[in-house]
Amino acid sequence: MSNPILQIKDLSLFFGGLKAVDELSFNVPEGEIVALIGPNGAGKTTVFNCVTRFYDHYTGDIIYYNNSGEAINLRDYEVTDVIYQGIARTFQNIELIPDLSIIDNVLIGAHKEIKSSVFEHIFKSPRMVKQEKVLYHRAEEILNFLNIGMIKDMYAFGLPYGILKKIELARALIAKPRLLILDEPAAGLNEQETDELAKIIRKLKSEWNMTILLIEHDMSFVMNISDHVCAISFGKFLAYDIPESIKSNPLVQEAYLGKDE
Ligand SMILES: Nc1ncnc2c1ncn2[C@@H]1O[C@H](COP(=O)(O)OP(=O)(O)OP(=O)(O)O)[C@@H](O)[C@H]1O
Repeated sequence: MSNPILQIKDLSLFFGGLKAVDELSFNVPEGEIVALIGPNGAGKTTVFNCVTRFYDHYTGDIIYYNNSGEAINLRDYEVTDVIYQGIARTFQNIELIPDLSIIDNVLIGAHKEIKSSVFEHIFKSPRMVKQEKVLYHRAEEILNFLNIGMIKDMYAFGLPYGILKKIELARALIAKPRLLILDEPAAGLNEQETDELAKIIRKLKSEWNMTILLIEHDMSFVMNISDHVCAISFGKFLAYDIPESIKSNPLVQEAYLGKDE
């Protein structure tokens, strides 16, 4: 197994009296596709929200190895800074701006890259125009990679769900993350779209050198695509293993199917 890019150590988080995540620890090895699975309400999205700092009232540590190989504790970073460290995510509920074009929705994800003063923004300095061109070209490349480059100027409003999910993915990709976090990427997709998504995610790993951490309820998708799977239930660690072994793990089967009386 390669070195970890992310280490979750004794993570716990309460919502009032409910312990949504309970002393959870697992690693995400660099360059792998890792799935976090568990029944509804197991705490998966809460874990993602802790990693990306949407929630900061957790205990435990989340260590991330940044570009320079330096271990940083994400606790020391604001939600808006996480992306600068090379972590981007998608959400369970798609959040796009319907009256912007597809490509403009994607470019929103690149705001961190524009390095210019207010003055340059107002007067459109040559430096800023150049930066915008580079980003526009990158957005086009990503949309072509996702097979929606030909409709880049269409408004997002009213587009089919499968396309909206691709736009959301493109918006995360334009930030050039090293660690891509996907919350239910296959939810709502038909079989053909799900197969295409699996190919895309594999390419992100093999050709774009990304590490991918995902939550997904579609078990055949998870078992087909993941290098490792971490299973949790009621916020607690159950198992971490390769897909074949997770499938036959009695604790995981019990969490999903209930205990035979
Ligand atoms: N903002 C919140 N306030 C209070 N309770 C919450 C909040 N968010 C989640 N919970 C509760 O915390 C627990 C874990 O929720 P979470 O959404 O992380 O689970 P999940 O595994 O992602 O579920 P699903 O697969 O259904 O999306 C659940 O009991 C949920 O009801």
